[in-house]
Amino acid sequence: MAEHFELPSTIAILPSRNKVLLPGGVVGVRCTSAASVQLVEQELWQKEDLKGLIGVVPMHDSQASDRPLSPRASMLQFLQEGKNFDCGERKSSVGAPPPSDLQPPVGRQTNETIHWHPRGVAARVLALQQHMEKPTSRVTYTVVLEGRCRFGVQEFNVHDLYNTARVTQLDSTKAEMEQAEKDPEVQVLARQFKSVAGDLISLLEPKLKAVERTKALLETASAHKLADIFVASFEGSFDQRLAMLDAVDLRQRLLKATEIITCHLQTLRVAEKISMKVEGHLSKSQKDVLRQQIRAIKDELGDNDDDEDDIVALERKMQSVGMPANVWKHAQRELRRLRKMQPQQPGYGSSRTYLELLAELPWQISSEEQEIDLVAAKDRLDSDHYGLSKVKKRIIEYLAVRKLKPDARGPVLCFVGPPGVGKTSLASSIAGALGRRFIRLSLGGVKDEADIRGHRRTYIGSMPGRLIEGIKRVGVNNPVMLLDEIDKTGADVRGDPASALLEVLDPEQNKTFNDHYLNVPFDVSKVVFVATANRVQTMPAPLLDRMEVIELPGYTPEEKLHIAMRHLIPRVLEQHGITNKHLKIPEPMVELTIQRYTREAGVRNLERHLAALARAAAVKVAEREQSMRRVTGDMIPEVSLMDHGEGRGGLGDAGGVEMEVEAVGIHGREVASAMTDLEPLLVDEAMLEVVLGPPRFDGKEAAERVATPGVAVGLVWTVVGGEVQFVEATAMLGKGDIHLTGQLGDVIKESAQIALTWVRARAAELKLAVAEAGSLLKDRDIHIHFPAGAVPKDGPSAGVTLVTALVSLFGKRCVRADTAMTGEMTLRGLVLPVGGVKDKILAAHRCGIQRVILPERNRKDLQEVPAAILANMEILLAKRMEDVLHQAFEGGCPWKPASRL
Ligand SMILES: Nc1ncnc2c1ncn2[C@@H]1O[C@H](COP(=O)(O)OP(=O)(O)OP(=O)(O)O)[C@@H](O)[C@H]1O
Repeated sequence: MAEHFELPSTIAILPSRNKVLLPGGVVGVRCTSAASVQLVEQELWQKEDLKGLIGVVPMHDSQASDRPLSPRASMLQFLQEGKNFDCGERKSSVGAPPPSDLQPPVGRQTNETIHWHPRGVAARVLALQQHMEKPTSRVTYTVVLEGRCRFGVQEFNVHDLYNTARVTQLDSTKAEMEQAEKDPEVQVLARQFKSVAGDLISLLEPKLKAVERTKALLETASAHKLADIFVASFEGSFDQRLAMLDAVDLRQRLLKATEIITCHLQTLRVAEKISMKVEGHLSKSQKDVLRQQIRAIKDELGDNDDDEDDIVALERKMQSVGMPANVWKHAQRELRRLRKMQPQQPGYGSSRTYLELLAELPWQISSEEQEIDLVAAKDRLDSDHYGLSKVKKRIIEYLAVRKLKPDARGPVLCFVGPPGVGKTSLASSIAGALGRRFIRLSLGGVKDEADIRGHRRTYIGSMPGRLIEGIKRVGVNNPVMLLDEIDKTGADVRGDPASALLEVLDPEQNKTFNDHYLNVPFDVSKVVFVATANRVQTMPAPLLDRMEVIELPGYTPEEKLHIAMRHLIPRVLEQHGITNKHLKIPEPMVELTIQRYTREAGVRNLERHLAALARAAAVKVAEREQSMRRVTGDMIPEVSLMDHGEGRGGLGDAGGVEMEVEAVGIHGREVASAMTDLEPLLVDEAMLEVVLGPPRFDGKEAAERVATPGVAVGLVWTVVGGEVQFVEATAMLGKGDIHLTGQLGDVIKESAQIALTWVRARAAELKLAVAEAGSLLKDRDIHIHFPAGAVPKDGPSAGVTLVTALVSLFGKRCVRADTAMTGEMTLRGLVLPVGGVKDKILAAHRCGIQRVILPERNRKDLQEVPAAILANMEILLAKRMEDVLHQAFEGGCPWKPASRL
């Protein structure tokens, strides 16, 4: 460029309108105007070597607007192929006024204000091509110019149609430049420039063809050259390029170039970002296309279940349930995983089921709690349940506290009692009174902690625990949840369910209950927990500690009668689709059912028997309706025939009369029976026997059982409440061993040992069959059996019964059939208190036993027994075994009598 260059003092000028050619830049110019064509022909075309020089001077009009090309496009265009611009002299532009310090070219005046720039660039012709326009045969040229060096215009002259100018070279020589580049400031500026230029090349690298060449240029070329080349490469704004043209000083030039390139770099980066976004959108839309294609293929195959749509629906559902932020984050992660999987892939199903659970859980849904109306709650409890006044009172107290302090962390109520006494239905009444939904979790037989807390998702077939499953089912996060049979959970190798329950019931911990399957905390603090149990003895102490035990004892026969008449019969009739117009069960028949067919503490079996009666009645009613239909159904054709064959439509007034006459004549018997069947079915003893079978309990059992020596009537307590048990003892030749049968626990076995020792030690004193007394001690094996072998039995309360059975055996005297007993025995013959006294007395009463022998120290327990029952029974209190024996035998025993109550 400038360094090898001799600039003539006068040079032909090609105006470039609103464009600037810089040294190092290459442009293609289309010369179409007469002036430029003449310039080319006179200055270039005739020269043989095509090495002609012309000056390119920018000129701009006042409306010139900067219209830069995309920087990347312009750079690429330049670096790879150079670029074209039309010298584009509009007619008006030729002869535009020069800048103020120059004389304007003469001869061509227009109204437009056109300014010549006082500086230009001398350009060498690289290529020249002639064109012939059709049909005018006008000659035009395209000339490719390379900018070489800056010049300043001293004076414009007119040479025929085009201009020439007197010029002076502005760019320094090579030597001067080399000298200038040694300046430290220039060196810093040059480094800065090369650095941004390097950044620019790296950014463009993927698109740049001759990247290596450009990089090499950056390494080798001097900074001042590069500055021009780089700026020339961009279609920057006119002003920017003009400023670059004016930057004659090296420092200025480097500064200007750095500024322009930095500006381009930023623009490129923004453009890059935008294009990446656009590409992102594109790929999204491509995905949509793919999805549509898959859908079309599925449709074609008849496989229409659209998983993607399902997942979208699932996501929408998850968004709508209002999960806490941390759970939502977790769910989104899982959803992303699911999206990446194929439906056939292992793990897809489980991942989906998991997400469905998250979407179905009531994170925010609660039943709207109504203002608790204590009067209404009491009415409801009374209308649902007969008796149980103490229990109802406690429930009302509980509700009153909740009314005053809805978020009160009251104790968990635990109803304890035998089956069928109304524990579950009381809990559901509480839910009704609170206006909340009710859900029952049956915990009977739960031995695995995972049953409560769920399995971790790493297990195949893992599921959430019962608690979370229950909450999902009920659909609200504040139900009344009944933990049924909480005493039947038991620990084993699979963990302790009670410990999980502890967490559930602890108000401090249950805000963040952690189900292993769910793996995110769920707040169960709004749930009202109520528990039921048959007995508290088997419950772990910490669990019991969190609950308030409310005992529901068994019912007396009178209470059962009331419950049956008021609650069970109406409910049972309704359940079977009949009314009391169809079936009447009189009170005496209910009493008989209670006495002869049930021996339970609650009313479940009674309800079952009443249901059997209702079923029998339902069959009758259904048959009757059918027979009525048959009768009337037969009548209609008869009438139709009588109606001169005109069909049913002809049934007029006359038809009605004839029908009646004819029907009675033919089907008189059916009509008559249908009329009598309209009376309600009345249950009587015969019907009881037909429907329920022969009586199961006739009150003679005890008498029959104790008819031989060696049998005693005991009272025991099992999970179903008190029970009457017969203890049978027998002796045979042997070595003095004791055999026990009948599903016995360790404590009851010990009691048998104690009993035998006690009897052996007092054989003589008791005046037992003396002839056998010796062998009793030496060569007799004793076998004691507790009938109902399938029922597990344990506890100390059979002690006195065992002694009585042995004494009966060896004394050869039968015990009284009307007397049952209970009590723990010591070796000294003391009778110790036992539990469940009330239930035991109720059981004795149910079984027709009139006398009960109890340990003296159980006296206080008698307060719980209904007075009506005590009035009908003889209760004997014993301190010592001798007292028991004295009362147990027919005609008494020779020992001190027990004190009478
Ligand atoms: N006092 C009562 N008044 C009216 N109905 C009663 C009464 N007690 C029990 N029942 C009825 O007896 C049936 C059995 O009661 P429920 O199922 O509540 O017994 P439960 O004590 O929960 O038994 P389980 O321990 O076996 O679960 C229910 O239909 C209930 O309505």
